[in-house]
Amino acid sequence: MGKVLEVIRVSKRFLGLQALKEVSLHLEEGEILAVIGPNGAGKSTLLNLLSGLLRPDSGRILFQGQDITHLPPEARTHLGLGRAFQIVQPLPELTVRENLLVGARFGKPQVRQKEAEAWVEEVLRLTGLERRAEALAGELTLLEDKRLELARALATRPRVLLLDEVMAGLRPKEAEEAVALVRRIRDAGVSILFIEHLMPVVRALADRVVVLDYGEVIAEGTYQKVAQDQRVREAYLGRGA
Ligand SMILES: Nc1ncnc2c1ncn2[C@@H]1O[C@H](COP(=O)(O)OP(=O)(O)OP(=O)(O)O)[C@@H](O)[C@H]1O
Repeated sequence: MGKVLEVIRVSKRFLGLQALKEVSLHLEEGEILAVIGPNGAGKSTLLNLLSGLLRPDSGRILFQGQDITHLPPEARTHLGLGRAFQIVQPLPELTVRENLLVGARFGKPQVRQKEAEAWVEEVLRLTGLERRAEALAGELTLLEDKRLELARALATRPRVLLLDEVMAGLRPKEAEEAVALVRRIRDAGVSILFIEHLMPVVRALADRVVVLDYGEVIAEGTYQKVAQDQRVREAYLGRGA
């Protein structure tokens, strides 16, 4: 196992506000890593820096050993760094299959149509969307929407997948299904970094947890370890998040 993604002393300031301060963390090959923290801790900022929507003021981001700190989002997707969003963003007038094909072509433009189509069929199977392949994306249930968002990210053939609170809004039973799906994605060879507010999901899914507070890493380890950490408890209790 090696480090597939590495954040080295990354800082980001918005006007007067230090959103991230010298944050260092890494994702191991084959790992599911949760980044948690109270509201405003800097989780979304971190994800936006990783996917290229924002640039850090200082520090570096390495993907499979390559410095990607200044690469735009598309270039990161092409390298194999995928992202799924909390707000699902499919093209509603296209079918599920067509949406995935768009993702597959975008993720790896050099791949031939036939190969992209075959990969899409595999993604449909993996995400349990086979029977909904012909449905319009705009007609899906919330859980199917979430599946499609994960499937669209997978269609780009990522080595690493960034998940932005993808369980938000799901009922507990649905969240369980989504947890099982994320595990299957990891088992298919994708390393995963996710941010999440729902602690049962973090407990069920994460091999390791990094806790941010006021833009700094305050704890890191297994869920059990960080859940007992005094600084973590105070950070959550202090702001009632
Ligand atoms: N574009 C921006 N301009 C100014 N301030 C910002 C911007 N984006 C984030 N911030 C601020 O940076 C801090 C970190 O925000 P961020 O959204 O990364 O936290 P978070 O941990 O994702 O919070 P939440 O759990 O509420 O989504 C917050 O104080 C937020 O108000």
